[in-house]
Amino acid sequence: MMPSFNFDNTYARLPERFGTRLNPTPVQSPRLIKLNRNLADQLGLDLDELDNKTAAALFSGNLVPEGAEPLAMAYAGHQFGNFVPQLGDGRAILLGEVIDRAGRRWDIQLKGSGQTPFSRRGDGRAALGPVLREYLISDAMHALGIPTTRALAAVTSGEPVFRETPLPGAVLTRVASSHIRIGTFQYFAMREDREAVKLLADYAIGRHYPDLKSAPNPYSALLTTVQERQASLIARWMHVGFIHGVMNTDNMTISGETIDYGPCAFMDQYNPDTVFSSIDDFGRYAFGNQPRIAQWNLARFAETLLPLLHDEQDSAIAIAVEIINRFSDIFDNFWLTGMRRKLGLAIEQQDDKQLIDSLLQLLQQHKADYTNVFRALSHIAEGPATEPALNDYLPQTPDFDNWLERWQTRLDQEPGSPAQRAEAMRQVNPAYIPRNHKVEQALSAAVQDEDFSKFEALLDVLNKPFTEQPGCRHYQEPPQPDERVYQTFCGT
Ligand SMILES: Nc1ncnc2c1ncn2[C@@H]1O[C@H](COP(=O)(O)OP(=O)(O)OP(=O)(O)O)[C@@H](O)[C@H]1O
Repeated sequence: MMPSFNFDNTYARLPERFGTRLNPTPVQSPRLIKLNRNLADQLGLDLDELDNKTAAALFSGNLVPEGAEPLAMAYAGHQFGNFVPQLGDGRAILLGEVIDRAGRRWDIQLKGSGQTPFSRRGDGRAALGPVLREYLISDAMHALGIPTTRALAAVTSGEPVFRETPLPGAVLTRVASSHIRIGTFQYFAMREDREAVKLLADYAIGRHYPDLKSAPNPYSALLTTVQERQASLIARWMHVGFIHGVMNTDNMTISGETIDYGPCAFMDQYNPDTVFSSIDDFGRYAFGNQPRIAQWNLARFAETLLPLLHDEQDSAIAIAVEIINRFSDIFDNFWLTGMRRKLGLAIEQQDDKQLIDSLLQLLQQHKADYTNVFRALSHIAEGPATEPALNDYLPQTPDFDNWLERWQTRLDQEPGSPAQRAEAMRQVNPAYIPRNHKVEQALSAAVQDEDFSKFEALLDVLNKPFTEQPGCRHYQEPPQPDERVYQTFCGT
């Protein structure tokens, strides 16, 4: 018998307008490129019974497992500030929800699995490059400890997809604690379908935040909680230099997981104005704008909940505004806590923020590599000779030397030994991030030469981001001028 998941579908039980039931469109000759075996095992798949052929059929959509109730979810969204009343899964299909070995619930979704009623003019498919990109970066994010949707499998379809040129097609299997987005709420709110908004809010509370059911107003509690999750998420992105690139409201989850790895990238040189996405002409989603945009998106979420917040509109608006206005303080707090950790500061002091800000200013001024500077500092906290090669990434200037002295003086007030402090810093300052030039090199070898060795090697390194690994120094190196990637493209 074919190994399968322990399905328990609840989203499919919602009324029909929440999605359209349909099966994935089969592909010609699916081939398994990558299976996340740890995740598959966690999800309860019997790996001994799962041969590559069956896995390829399962994760391409050619074989719909028993218990699945495939559907394309409806959602809307603000894209670059403009409202689009109907987006929806145009190339994705939710197979259903599975209960894993630990009793937790996960969505299993195929992305690139064929057209749906939400496809508009799209072909419903995905190209291999973006599928591998999402696989790599979401896995790296998970290893960095950042909430994210996960990649379970990547399969090539044996069919070309036509973008500007024909490219190999592929299907990604994505796992998420749910795929409910701010845009899912917007879809119903703009139709003034209050019943659906309430059903969805109750569903989201039951699925993600069951403790809120007993709150005096569960819906304002939902808004507060989603805001907190998102503020924490964005702070974590900022701590590692991640730029999402397309923070539309359809790409913000209610669970607080990172979703949609289209044009995302990690910053090399520190500069808050950094933008990679080829379609972000005005820098709306630049690194430094991410907190502000998250708050803007949360305000759109609040709007959808207004009828549930209070019977009277003015009072509902007052409740929403009061909550959304707290975003900056909540974000700043998460951000500062993480940045303190990055500098080995366990005790809170008034002028820590000033110390951090002046470091960031220096990094920007000297075009220093964000990741390597913090990694170098993590070693220096133990002694300057611990990883001397990394010290080359520190600005060699008197103003930076002054800053180092200030920091050392501040560190002397901390408890614990220098070795303990350094170790704690190494646990939060990665040695390895998915540097864009390395990602592009791995993807082009895979797409152009069917050589997956670079992809595999990069994935391996990124799975242990906080430990220097022998022979892997080159993954730490920022791009040479001729390797630099200036633009990333939406995952299509
Ligand atoms: N090739 C395609 N065929 C059909 N629809 C598409 C295609 N590419 C994107 N879309 C649709 O366009 C909208 C915006 O796409 P976007 O790139 O933000 O999402 P995505 O990467 O497909 O999905 P997700 O947000 O679930 O990761 C979505 O409704 C998506 O389903």
